Amino acid sequence: MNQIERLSVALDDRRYEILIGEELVAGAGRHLAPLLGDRRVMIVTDETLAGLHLGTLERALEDAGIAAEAFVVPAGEASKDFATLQQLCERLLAAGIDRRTVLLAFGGGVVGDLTGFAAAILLRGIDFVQVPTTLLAQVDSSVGGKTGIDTPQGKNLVGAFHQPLLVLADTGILSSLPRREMLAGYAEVAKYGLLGDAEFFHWLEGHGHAVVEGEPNALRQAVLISCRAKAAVVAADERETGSRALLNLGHTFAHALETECGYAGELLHGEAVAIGMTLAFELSAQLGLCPPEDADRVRRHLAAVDLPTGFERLGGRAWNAARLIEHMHKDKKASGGHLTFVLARRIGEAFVSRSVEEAQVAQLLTETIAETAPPLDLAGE
Ligand SMILES: NC(=O)c1ccc[n+]([C@@H]2O[C@H](COP(=O)([O-])OP(=O)(O)OC[C@H]3O[C@@H](n4cnc5c(N)ncnc54)[C@H](O)[C@@H]3O)[C@@H](O)[C@H]2O)c1
Ligand SMILES: O=C(O)C(=O)C[C@@H](O)[C@H](O)[C@H](O)COP(=O)(O)O
Ligand SMILES: [Zn+2]
Repeated sequence: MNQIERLSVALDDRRYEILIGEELVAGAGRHLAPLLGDRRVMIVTDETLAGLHLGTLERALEDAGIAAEAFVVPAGEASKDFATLQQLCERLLAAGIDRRTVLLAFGGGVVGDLTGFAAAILLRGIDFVQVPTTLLAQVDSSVGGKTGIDTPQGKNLVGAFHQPLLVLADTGILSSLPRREMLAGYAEVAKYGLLGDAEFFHWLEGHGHAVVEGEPNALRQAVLISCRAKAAVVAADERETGSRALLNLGHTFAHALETECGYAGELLHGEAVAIGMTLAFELSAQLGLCPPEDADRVRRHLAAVDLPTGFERLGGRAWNAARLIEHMHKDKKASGGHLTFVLARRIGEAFVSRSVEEAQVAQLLTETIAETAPPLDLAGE
């Protein structure tokens, strides 16, 4: 099916479109030419995309008369760092970009966050376009303008809000995405149901496997509903002064886990979010805020599609609740010594809380580590 869905992200002072369809990379020139005119395009992508799909994008731009050059960074979370940002900025400056140059992020959330941040700071801000190629990037990171990099102190601690000119989400390109990455993106899809749309979560309980298998109709529906939800939240609170923080469901736990793992690929962001959302519902249930059956339902569904819900797959290190809580204190949303959590009253009704007792979090983490983390094999030490 070649139908294109169009959504709009309406901000206070401007709006941009999200296009969702199956052949948008091959047809990128048609959508970009009217927007960009004769502006020069610098494609930023990673090594995997360069090997698989960059040629298709380059031909599409060339056919539309758009002058483009490509800049390739290593694939994976480790590229969302100062060193890669510096190299990218220096290469783009050496290539002679000016304020009319447009960056085009062609890749997953890593390329999108990195390119968006480079666009935010180069020449004090130039335009960029998002062409997301992972499920996670199509349903989440390409929309909303959060850009940035990780630091050893924590996830996304250096960054800027910088909105793209356009998002082109080609669901067809997901056919080459490895299953593990598809699942990681699915965690952020499920997040929209869990935070504000119980009906969508119910739909996912029936169609989640089809989404993860890449069945075209299920996938399109999941991307569409997710982008619609994200666009609405961002339009209501672009700079996260209030309700946008709901998009952080599971992320206080997730970011602490990712920081502890060192962004090395052992734990993907979406996998961390799946564990984090399970813990956020469990915490809500333990605090008497949410029915325990809802917390069980969340865990069951995430496990049923094969996402992690505890520390089972995170062997080889001595997990420590206090250390994870230390990481949480460095999160952007912690303030005045208080941790921030997105909790739930039920599936589809999340809220932001700054009043969770640290001891309660420590107890939940300690129990979960004891119950699910593989024992440390000390034999080889
Ligand atoms: N800015 C935001 O609002 C926001 C939202 C959610 C997540 N994020 C960030 O996004 C990042 C994670 O993004 P991600 O999950 O897309 O990871 P990613 O960008 O590392 O991509 C995952 C892997 O898939 C490969 N890949 C990408 N597209 C492919 C395709 N079509 N076929 C085959 N392989 C392909 C990549 O090369 C990479 O190895 C994290 O850093 C996270 O913090 C940001
Ligand atoms: O867009 C948002 O807002 C989100 O919180 C989306 C999250 O899925 C994403 O991981 C985001 O990068 C987290 O933001 P942060 O501000 O907590 O770093
Ligand atoms: Zn996320």
